[in-house]
Amino acid sequence: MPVSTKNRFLLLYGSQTGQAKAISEEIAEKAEKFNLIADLHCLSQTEKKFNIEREHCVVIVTSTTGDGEPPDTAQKFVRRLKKKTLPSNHLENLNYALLGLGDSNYTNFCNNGKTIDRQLEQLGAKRFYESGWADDAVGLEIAAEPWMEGLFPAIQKFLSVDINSTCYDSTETSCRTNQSESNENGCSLHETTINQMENGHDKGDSQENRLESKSMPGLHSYESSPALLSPNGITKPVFSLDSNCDKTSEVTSSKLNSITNVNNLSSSSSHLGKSDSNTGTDNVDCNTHINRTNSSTLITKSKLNLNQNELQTSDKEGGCQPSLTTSLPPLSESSVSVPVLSAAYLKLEYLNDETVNLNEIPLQNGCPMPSASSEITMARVTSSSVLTKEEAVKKTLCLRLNIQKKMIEYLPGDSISVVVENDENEVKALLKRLSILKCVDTTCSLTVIEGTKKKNASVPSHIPPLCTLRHIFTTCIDIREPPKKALFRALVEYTSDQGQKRRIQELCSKQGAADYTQFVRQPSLSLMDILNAFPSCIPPVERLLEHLPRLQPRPYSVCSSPLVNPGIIEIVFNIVNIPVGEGRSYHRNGICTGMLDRITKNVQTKEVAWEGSADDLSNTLEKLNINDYIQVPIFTRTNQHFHMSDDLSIPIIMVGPGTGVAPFVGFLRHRQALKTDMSDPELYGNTWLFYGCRHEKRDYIYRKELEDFLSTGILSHLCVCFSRDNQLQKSPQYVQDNIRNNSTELSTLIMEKNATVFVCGDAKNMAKDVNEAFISVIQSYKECTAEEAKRELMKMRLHKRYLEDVWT
Ligand SMILES: Cc1cc2nc3c(=O)[nH]c(=O)nc-3n(C[C@H](O)[C@H](O)[C@H](O)COP(=O)(O)O)c2cc1C
Repeated sequence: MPVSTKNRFLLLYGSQTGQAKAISEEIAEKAEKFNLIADLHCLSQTEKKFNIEREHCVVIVTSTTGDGEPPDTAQKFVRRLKKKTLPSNHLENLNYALLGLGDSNYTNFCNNGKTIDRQLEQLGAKRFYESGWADDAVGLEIAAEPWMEGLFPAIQKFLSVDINSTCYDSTETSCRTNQSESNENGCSLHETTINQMENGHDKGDSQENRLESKSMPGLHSYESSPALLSPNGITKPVFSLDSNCDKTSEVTSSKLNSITNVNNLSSSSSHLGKSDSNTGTDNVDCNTHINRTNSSTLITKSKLNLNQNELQTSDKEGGCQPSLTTSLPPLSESSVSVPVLSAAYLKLEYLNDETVNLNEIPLQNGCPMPSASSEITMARVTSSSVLTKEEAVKKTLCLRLNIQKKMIEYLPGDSISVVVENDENEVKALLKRLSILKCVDTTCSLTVIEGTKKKNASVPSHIPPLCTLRHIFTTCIDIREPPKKALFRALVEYTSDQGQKRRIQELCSKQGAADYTQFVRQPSLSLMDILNAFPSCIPPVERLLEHLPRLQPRPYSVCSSPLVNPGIIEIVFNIVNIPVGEGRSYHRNGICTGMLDRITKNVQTKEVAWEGSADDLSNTLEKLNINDYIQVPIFTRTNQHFHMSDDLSIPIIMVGPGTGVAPFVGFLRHRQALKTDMSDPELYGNTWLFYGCRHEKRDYIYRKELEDFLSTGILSHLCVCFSRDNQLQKSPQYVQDNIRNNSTELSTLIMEKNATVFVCGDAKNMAKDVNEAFISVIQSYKECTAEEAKRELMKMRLHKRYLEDVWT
């Protein structure tokens, strides 16, 4: 049945690293099955491809980046909505639904989505479906899936699409039903159950649709219909969309609570953070204890196909796997509803006679890098120094990169992004596991399958259409990111063992949501871990390329000053170490920190060779001229806000434990170079630094330099604490303790001298605790309630006097 334009809605996304875009594409694809047409655009296309003033029904999916800011692509759209001259009925004809993506580890959770939501409302637009807030800290899907499930009936209702004539694409699903029928059965329209297929209802051979039913009768029931109508006419999603786990879906709440209490590992997909964290793998705090379930395992050894020489595994830790591969009794005895298999769309061909010069292919096929404000530059490593002692829990590395004659400009406090590559051994092991090791260096071409059912299908723009599989797997795609449910769904098709197949089905099913979170997302399992756990699963490589996300660059705070070391950028980071265990079947380091450690291994100066001052670095490897070939692709980033004022009389309070001290080393070097008269408080305001590490003798980085700053007056106060040295003593353990201990002086600086507070480091615990500490500092000064103090701090944030540069 042709779909009339009455069924059209505008679908907009604002995305920095691709997740909001992927969710929008999923909405667009699913919309067809509901007899709806999504007109999909990026928010950057405002006034070019769409004009919101002329629209009647709009769905917006948008993330938040930076410190509560819109993605680069959404900036113009947000600016337009915020124009002060717009009348309050400007968008009175507009009706909308909005899904905000964010990460609750950030203070301004989903701030951009919330801003757009508020602005639309203030301009007279009306919600036809309640806004949803998806939290990357616990898994976007926990809120995004139920929100999406309710979205389509809400649009149908709003557009008065005849739901009784809802028509599925006949060739794709051969499925014709009507809303009332499906609601009686309590089933989602776009899912079907495994039991039904196993009973022989649909054993169709089409790879794309094997699990889809020819007809819908007999579907196993869900607990509720997809969306409910609220008294005010706004359709409400079935599940609470609050980011708080205890308010999330009733169905999964008990498991979720235990998961989130158990550890704070996750944030997997999203978070770039300052060290690799986009994979999520670098976020794994290896010291965190994870509860294991007691259920027995179906497959106890999941390291089956790893070549021990290629990847380091540990019998001790890896021998006992958690129950990723075990069907939990209630699930295996009941039916589970798996999502529709997305249409295959990539075709891979090996061109044995053709050669391709990989050196000529631009990085990631020349596809623009997210958050880039400059071209990619190859920066030469001039030194690589280990700042920590051997016994330190984490190894900290300081890299100096030569950017002379390059188009790179920066200010202290800025971050640069590093373009990363996957570990060649990990790539090799994966390609071997996929049984394609022999052809990894053969030229191959990727094209779109003719007649694919995938809407707007194209070869991902970050993958060169003509190259080699090794090139793609090493430089273009993320092989660490925990596979998404859609990929699990695809893997079902290529798993021969029935028990394993069933478990994979469970993991992508609605009923298996908590298991997915616990066994895949929390321990940050990679595709390789999954394939090791399910040995009978052998997917074709082109199906994987349809699902694996783009390899994202990683941002790092610069700790140099262009005034002190023109032409040099210095960054400092911990090498993230991720042990075997909890389903992780091989040892790994963070993708980027591991890469930087690996490529500089042979030239790293011993810890004793460098005590911390910039001058000590005269022993650079540049002199030895042995590392000309070590180059790191970097670029500068947009949205930089973590800057000191030019007015040095404004006091600054810097809080940066661990490698969070990086930007402050840059600040202090910069201030020193400005050669201001520090004895005159009219010219040079107080400078406080709150620093902390585990052990004074093992990981106090930049110690000498910081103490020098203190003795010369560049730094007026240096407050240091050691969290593991002081456990038995009463001295302050964390930066927030020191902040509270200096409450009187700090509050005077903040309330009377207009001081700016800078916080850099871990968002999950530190930034929140520091925020609380400053609230109590303000409260004690003003003798007010905590609520009032909070508002005061909010005001400081608004006026850019409380700035955060944090990562999860
Ligand atoms: C550098 C960076 C900064 C972020 N800042 C925020 C923030 O201030 N508030 C928030 O709720 N989420 C924040 N996030 C989380 C993202 O919004 C979240 O991971 C989202 O899923 C990303 O979607 P996208 O890939 O479409 O951009 C940040 C993520 C990154 C990488």
